[in-house]
Amino acid sequence: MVRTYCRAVSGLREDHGDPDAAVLADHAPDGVLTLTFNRPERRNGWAEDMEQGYYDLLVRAAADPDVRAVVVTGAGSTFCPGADLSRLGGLGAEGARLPHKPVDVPRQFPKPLIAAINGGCAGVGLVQALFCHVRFAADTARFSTAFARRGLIAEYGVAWTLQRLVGVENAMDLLLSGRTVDAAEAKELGLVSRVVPRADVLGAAQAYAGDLARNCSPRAMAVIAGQVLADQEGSFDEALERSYIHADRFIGSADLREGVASFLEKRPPRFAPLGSRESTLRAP
Ligand SMILES: C/C=C/C(=O)SCCNC(=O)CCNC(=O)[C@H](O)C(C)(C)COP(=O)(O)OP(=O)(O)OC[C@H]1O[C@@H](n2cnc3c(N)ncnc32)[C@H](O)[C@@H]1OP(=O)(O)O
Repeated sequence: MVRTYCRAVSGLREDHGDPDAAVLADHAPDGVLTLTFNRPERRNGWAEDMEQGYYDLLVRAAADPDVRAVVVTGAGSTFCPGADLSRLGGLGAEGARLPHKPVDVPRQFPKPLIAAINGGCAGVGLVQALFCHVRFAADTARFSTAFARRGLIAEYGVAWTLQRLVGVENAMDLLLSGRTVDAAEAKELGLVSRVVPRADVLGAAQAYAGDLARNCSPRAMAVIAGQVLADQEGSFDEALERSYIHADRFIGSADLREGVASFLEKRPPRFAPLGSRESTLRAP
């Protein structure tokens, strides 16, 4: 169950302390920030205030040294089933161009971003889940790209993201058909990392995020997440070269000394947090 705020995140309390906000934030003492899509009366259908609230919270979380990992979930029975269908049909009716979406905010997020997919996940909701680094799904969750069924194209760069996760053939299948996939098939395809009973999904994702927050170097995780993205392009030699460049910065670092000392001394590590100086995320 989502608690109300227990700590402010860079002044977020003032902006997002409202229990009716489109995205709720709950910052636990272990450094895990849980963000909850919160339009349960519209099944968490994606709308401008949800997008703005979510990206705004991510930008602030990136800059806040007290936030070490973020879990994203949905209020009620769905995660996010894509654009709110009570509004989507009317968008751009007068030929207006829709604004380009600031997808770099979730894509470049420098701290672990973990999805707890508690239910229906489709369209732009699936896109947001795929931007997360790791996905936990409820055994009852159902997935669909949905775009073609709604008369839309593969939005938010999802044709790129999806084919790298599930391969070209599966991406074609899922995007062309928009068919509904259950949690077991989503796991088989590689769309999600873990499937757990519905009641456990948020707790499992938070426990995983808490482990990362307590035990892994924030700087190392930021670099690793960037490496995985960068290495989706180019050759192995380029990836190897990048890894040498990063490794040179980490050999002899305080994080390496602490990671080794904590293991040898059989105690939890005390890694320095990642704060605003290192965060390159800019508000959309
Ligand atoms: C720019 C961005 C564009 C886009 O994102 S385009 C894509 C828009 N999204 C969709 O077209 C997806 C439509 N929904 C579905 O395909 C399915 O749902 C799911 C696969 C996500 C989940 O399936 P299941 O678990 O079987 O749920 P259920 O019974 O279909 O839906 C539960 C309730 O949720 C409502 N609902 C579903 N999607 C939306 C939505 N996108 N906006 C508003 N409401 C939605 C339904 O109507 C229903 O409601 P009730 O129980 O009252 O009949």
